[in-house]
Amino acid sequence: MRILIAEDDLTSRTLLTSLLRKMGHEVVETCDGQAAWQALQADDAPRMAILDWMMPEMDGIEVVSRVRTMASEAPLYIIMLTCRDTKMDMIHALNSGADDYLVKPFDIGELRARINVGVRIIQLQDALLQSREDMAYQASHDPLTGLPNRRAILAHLERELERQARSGGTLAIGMCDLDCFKIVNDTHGHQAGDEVLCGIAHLLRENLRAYDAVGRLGGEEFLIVAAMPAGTDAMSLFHKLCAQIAQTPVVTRIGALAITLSIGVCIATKDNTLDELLALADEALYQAKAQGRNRVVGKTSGTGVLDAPDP
Ligand SMILES: Nc1nc2c(ncn2[C@@H]2O[C@H](COP(=O)(O)OP(=O)(O)OP(=O)(O)O)[C@@H](O)[C@H]2O)c(=O)[nH]1
Repeated sequence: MRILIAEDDLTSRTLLTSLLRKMGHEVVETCDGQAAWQALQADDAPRMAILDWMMPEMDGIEVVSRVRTMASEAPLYIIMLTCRDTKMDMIHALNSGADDYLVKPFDIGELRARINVGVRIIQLQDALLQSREDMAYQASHDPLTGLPNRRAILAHLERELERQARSGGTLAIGMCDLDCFKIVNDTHGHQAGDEVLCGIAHLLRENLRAYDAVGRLGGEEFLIVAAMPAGTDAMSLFHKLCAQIAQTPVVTRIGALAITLSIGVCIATKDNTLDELLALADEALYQAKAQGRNRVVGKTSGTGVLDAPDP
């Protein structure tokens, strides 16, 4: 672990550095409070600091107080190591934000034990942060395909609608539904069906631009949210995508399967709500299925059909 030592006395600093290195830690040495404060603001700042109280430029209490005003996902563990030995001093340091307090001259065994306590607490914090990240990922991603799940893609759409209302541009959504997917499941089994869903998710992601979003709405239905400059021909994006999917067999354990999908497209106008957009895209998708599948139908508010159905 990277540990900062802020200590102006050379003898103490050398002793501490050697002790920490023997314990297997990487040491960042500073000899005044200002340098310590700077080191603690760096991107790769140490996770633990052993701070002297009385130092040139800035004292240890000031460093602690400043550190505690910084917003940080992974808070610094601070041990105050000082000659000031009254209970009032200790209370003041802890109240200022130090996690631990040790009086000089220190016992090496005790300092080692206290550093180990800090390491355990930091590891616990890291584990908690990791599990929070894992939970956030699970709450927003579909476990089968790894795409954003229904909640996440709809939240993205909501944000894009707000952005479009502020800054204009064209916002298109494409509701994609695999054609006759039940037959895949019934003929080749559910596992092959799952592989098809993963393969299609991959193809959709691969054939879209990095700034287009795609998520799994549920079952064999996916939603694409594409924001583009005003005047862009949004429909051509979906026509290309539909053709690309139809031309690219999906590899599964039982061999490569030709899969097609139908897409209902809706171009958002300024006043559309999210529910209206989804309803329009759903209507367009229904028409694409009714017209024979493997095609794109686009709709705007009212009766507008965006372009002629695919041949
Ligand atoms: N393997 C697999 N199948 C799923 C999953 N979710 C939904 N399905 C299947 O998707 C199929 C959807 O069937 P339908 O709604 O009849 O639609 P379809 O056969 O694609 O027909 P059209 O949409 O009319 O072209 C059903 O067999 C569901 O069981 C999944 O996570 N994995």
